[in-house]
Amino acid sequence: MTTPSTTATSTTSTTWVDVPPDHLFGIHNLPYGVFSTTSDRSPRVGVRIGDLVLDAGAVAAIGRDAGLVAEGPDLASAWRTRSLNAFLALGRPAWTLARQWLTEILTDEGYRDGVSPHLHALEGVQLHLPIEVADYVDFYASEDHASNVGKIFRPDNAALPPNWKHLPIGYHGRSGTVVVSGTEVVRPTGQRKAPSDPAPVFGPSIRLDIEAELGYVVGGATELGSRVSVDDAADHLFGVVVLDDWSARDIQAWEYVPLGPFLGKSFATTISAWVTPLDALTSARVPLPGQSDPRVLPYLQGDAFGLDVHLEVSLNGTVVSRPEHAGMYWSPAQMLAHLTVNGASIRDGDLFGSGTVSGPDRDTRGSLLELTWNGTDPVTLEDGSTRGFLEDGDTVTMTAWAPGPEGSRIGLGEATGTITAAH
Ligand SMILES: O=C(O)/C=C/C(=O)CC(=O)CC(=O)O
Ligand SMILES: [Ca+2]
Ligand SMILES: [Mg+2]
Repeated sequence: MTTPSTTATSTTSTTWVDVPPDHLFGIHNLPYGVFSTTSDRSPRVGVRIGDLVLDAGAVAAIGRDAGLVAEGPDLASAWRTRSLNAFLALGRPAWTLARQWLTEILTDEGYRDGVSPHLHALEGVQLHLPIEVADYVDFYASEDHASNVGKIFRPDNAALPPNWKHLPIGYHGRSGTVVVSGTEVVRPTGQRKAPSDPAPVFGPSIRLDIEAELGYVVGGATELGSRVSVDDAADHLFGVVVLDDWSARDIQAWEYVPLGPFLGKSFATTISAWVTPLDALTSARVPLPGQSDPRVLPYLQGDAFGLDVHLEVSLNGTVVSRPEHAGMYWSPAQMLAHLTVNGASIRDGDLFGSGTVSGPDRDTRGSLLELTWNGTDPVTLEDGSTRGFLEDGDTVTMTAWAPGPEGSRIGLGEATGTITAAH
């Protein structure tokens, strides 16, 4: 960064970085993560462009010395830390300013010489968990998923519980076991009791499953007693990750009445290393599929946008499902409004999951529980083998993309994990 900019932010969408125009991590994306290199092992905030990672804090520090961001928040300090939490704490105005600044330095040729030394090849860096997860909640926002699970787990009841269309149902998960993509998942051990078992059995789960979801990363902490409205939710929704809510169906089915999922879910939740800012997803905003019958209560009404995100789930390299997030009944803004309607405060680094993304067709179901109908109708993989649930050594990879400006595609990274044998 040799010369500080004195002109308004350029609006050109062409970057001087060598990135093919159809790349999923082009100039319209610019997701944040945390990385380290062999020459500097301290984890710090990085911004992905193409197959490169920008050391954001290092460049911001130069920009500050050059007067480029002197009037703004101290991005350099926030980014030279081992998680995105300090940046999340700065709030929406700082997030917007940071994105404008990153866009400027990556599109204006004048910054090339100053910025280039701080671009690292993706293949040479180590990616870390991008946020220190504060509270973690998982919702249940897909009508198809909720109906399918209802039919499988509670065949004698209505598929949807009576409250389902009145409030976004959720449960509190375990923030300390949220792991970054690539982390091995140890098969959980616990109690199970099938209806035919005379007594509970103890041992490794025999119904280990996945759930394809989006995760929403929250910042701009609030005070105890305050609420976030649907219309203000975007001020606190920083960005989106791909999320796999690993689920042990046998442990879950025996433990969950009456307080909900517990050890069947808490052993691991995988998120992508890249957090795509909500600001990168403006072209993906879509109306919700419909909430007219019944109409939701006023506190859940407002600018409750949906997101047109396309997910893909593969098992050992075979694509087994392509769930569509645009079909979700409840929106992230409504989930945040509901989370805080009782006065519960939010913290920087809070994470909430959308719930399993499932559609009406078999190949759009986001869990093996639904895809195989509780193991009774297995999926066939390209090597000819079949799966009802996961075996040790299986690798599940979830990816996602959304439409971006100018016909571009915004990649949301991947959440991948391999199952290892129970300890
Ligand atoms: O209906 C149930 O008892 C349980 C449902 C789930 O396991 C799903 C859950 O984690 C929420 C979701 O992903 O939609
Ligand atoms: Ca889930
Ligand atoms: Mg989980």
